[in-house]
Amino acid sequence: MIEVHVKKRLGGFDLDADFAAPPGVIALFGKSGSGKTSVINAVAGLMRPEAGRIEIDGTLLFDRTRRIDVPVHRRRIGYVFQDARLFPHMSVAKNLAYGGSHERDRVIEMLGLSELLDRRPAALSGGEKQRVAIGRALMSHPRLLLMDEPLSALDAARKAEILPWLERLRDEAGLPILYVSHAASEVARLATTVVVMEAGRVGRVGAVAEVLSDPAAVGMIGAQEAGAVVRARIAGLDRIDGLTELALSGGRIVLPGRLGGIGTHLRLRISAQDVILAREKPEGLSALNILPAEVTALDEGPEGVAVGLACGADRLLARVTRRSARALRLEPGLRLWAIVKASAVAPDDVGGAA
Ligand SMILES: Nc1ncnc2c1ncn2[C@@H]1O[C@H](COP(=O)(O)OP(=O)(O)OP(=O)(O)O)[C@@H](O)[C@H]1O
Repeated sequence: MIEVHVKKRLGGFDLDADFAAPPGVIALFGKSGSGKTSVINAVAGLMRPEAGRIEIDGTLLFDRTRRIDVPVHRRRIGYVFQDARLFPHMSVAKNLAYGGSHERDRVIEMLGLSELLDRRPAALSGGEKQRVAIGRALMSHPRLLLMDEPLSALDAARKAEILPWLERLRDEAGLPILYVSHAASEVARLATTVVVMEAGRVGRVGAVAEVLSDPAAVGMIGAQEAGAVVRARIAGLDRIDGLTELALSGGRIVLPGRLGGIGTHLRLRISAQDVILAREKPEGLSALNILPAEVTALDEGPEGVAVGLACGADRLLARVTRRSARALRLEPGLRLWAIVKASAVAPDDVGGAA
């Protein structure tokens, strides 16, 4: 368990963040300037809070009232920055050894680094550099990994390449990861817990599927970025048309592309903008993805109405204009049909299941 409470005045900005989260990837998510980096700097010991308490898996790193403030080098925290910050004159093997040698072979295997060991950083792609930086941090035997927008310097292709490695890290490394991001798709794919920061405070904290499907969180996340996360199992493959059929708890949907083998469990982000609502079951529609759903909650914001939906055991999120909300007479408890645009799910929105 990680417990963080940090209070500090930074110029005109008041940081007062308080959250607790179980192990896994804890995504610190929020708009630019909401205080994400300040929180992780406090956890790393790079910034001293005026008040608060930081505890990781039973170890107290900071407690103002008890005058505990473990120095940076004793905190055992691995830090991965936006840019990998490798030593350019050293081979990958030497860069890794600089971190330490904790579980060296396992880390090399887990991050697929064995082919890279003799290379210098200049001969690595951006994604490979980040894998080495993560490996170096892990070999220092940290109790927590801090990752501050580790993908933001990478282009889309490199991001897609490294995301499965990060999923593996989450599922196999067995240490908590505090992951700063302002990209909803990354958070949806990787996070176990989401902490939404808003103006220096924690606006919302909870399990990823719960927070990302909450209409009340749309204002903090941003209307364009909002979207729910569902779990799905590959139920069928149409090799001729290149389609994958996915079983969700509330029905089946078909997506373009080969997303894996039959039986594979996936985590899928469905953007709120890509869900259309209908009171009657649509007929003769080109979209194949029509799911029965029930309205659970509504949240009206300046850009329209966010609609929370229960679809089997999963939660979906839709965004409609105020006019549509009136025309559909949306209210909690209403049963309707959610149509998911089949072509809309981006490859980056499909990830491993944990
Ligand atoms: N040392 C400081 N002195 C004064 N103001 C500061 C200091 N550090 C941070 N701030 C201010 O605190 C606010 C939060 O900054 P922070 O970098 O934590 O946000 P962030 O959510 O990580 O933003 P971004 O996504 O842009 O990196 C900003 O308004 C910033 O200008």
